[in-house]
Amino acid sequence: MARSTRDYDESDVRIRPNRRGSRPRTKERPAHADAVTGRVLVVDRGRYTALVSRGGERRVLAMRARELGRKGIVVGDEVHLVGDVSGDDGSLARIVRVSPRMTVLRRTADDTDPVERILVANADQLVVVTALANPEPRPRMIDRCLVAAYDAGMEPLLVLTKSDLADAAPFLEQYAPLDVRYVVTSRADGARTGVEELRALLAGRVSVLIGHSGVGKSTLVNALVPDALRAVGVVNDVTGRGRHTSSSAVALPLPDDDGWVIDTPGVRSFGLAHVDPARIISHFPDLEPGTTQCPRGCTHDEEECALGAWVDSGAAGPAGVSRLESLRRLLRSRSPAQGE
Ligand SMILES: Nc1nc2c(ncn2[C@@H]2O[C@H](COP(=O)(O)OP(=O)(O)OP(=O)(O)O)[C@@H](O)[C@H]2O)c(=O)[nH]1
Ligand SMILES: [Zn+2]
Repeated sequence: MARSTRDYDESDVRIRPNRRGSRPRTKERPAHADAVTGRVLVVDRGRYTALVSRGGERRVLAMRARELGRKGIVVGDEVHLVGDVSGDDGSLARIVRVSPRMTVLRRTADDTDPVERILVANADQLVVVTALANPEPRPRMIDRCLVAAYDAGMEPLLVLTKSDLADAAPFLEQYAPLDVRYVVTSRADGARTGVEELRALLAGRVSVLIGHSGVGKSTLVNALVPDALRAVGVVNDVTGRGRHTSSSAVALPLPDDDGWVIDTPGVRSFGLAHVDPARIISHFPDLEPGTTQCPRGCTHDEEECALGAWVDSGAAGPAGVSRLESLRRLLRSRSPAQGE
């Protein structure tokens, strides 16, 4: 089914995801001449930690200024700060403005949850971390993350960990028709492979890392950002609240100013309640060509749908059947009939 710009606007009344580089127009507010800009690293119970570069790189703790109204502030936001922006112990700045966002990664708790939250702003890459074994890969979770990434205007990257335990080839075959970029990592006898390749793909970008518990995401983050633990620790020294235990995202600058990784502890997948079901098929580019024989207005989850026969003919390759199953599961979980 063709994408409709009208549907798009209606389903997305708050903030529209933008392709990289195209900033949304917003009404300019009066500028604070003395404001400095910073990047939000952590959001913790009404307090924000921003990395400020001007006048020496430092972490500045801030609260929101009243003039922001109800505007949310999330990890990855570029904010304008006034007041005490020294970053000294006990200092507290005020955030007076949030810059227009280039992208937003949204999350609903599940597919029926009407409350969507913006998880991260301004990221351009979604890194889906999956172990090849222990735990087993979960193709449906991966499909779901791919839909969320495309929908947010972010580029997906698959990271397949623990290739010392299982061969990556059979898994990769499933995703070959999608042409998604990937990196394979391993650890054997203390030696790691793939981390430098991954680092190259993260260079200069803002990448959100997502993955189930146990897939080796923390291991990767620690290899990429050697002082990751300390970085989060410093933030908490500032808030005086001890360990950072919340499940919110944390932005970590990569060494040498070469981009950012945003870790999302406790976030395993995305509810897709904000994604219009009619748009989901467009995120399955391997299946979309098979819809030309569908009746008009086909939901792709009905008897007349042409996709079943098309996939059975082998037109979508060996992964076609499981991909169609994945598509239909996503559609079903999103259909209004099941929505309540
Ligand atoms: N064999 C093997 N084990 C690995 C590899 N990477 C990580 N592990 C192990 O997998 C386990 C989970 O790794 P973590 O980095 O803690 O995984 P995580 O995804 O951060 O999981 P949580 O901390 O629960 O969120 C640990 O015992 C790691 O030592 C790998 O490449 N190969
Ligand atoms: Zn159809």
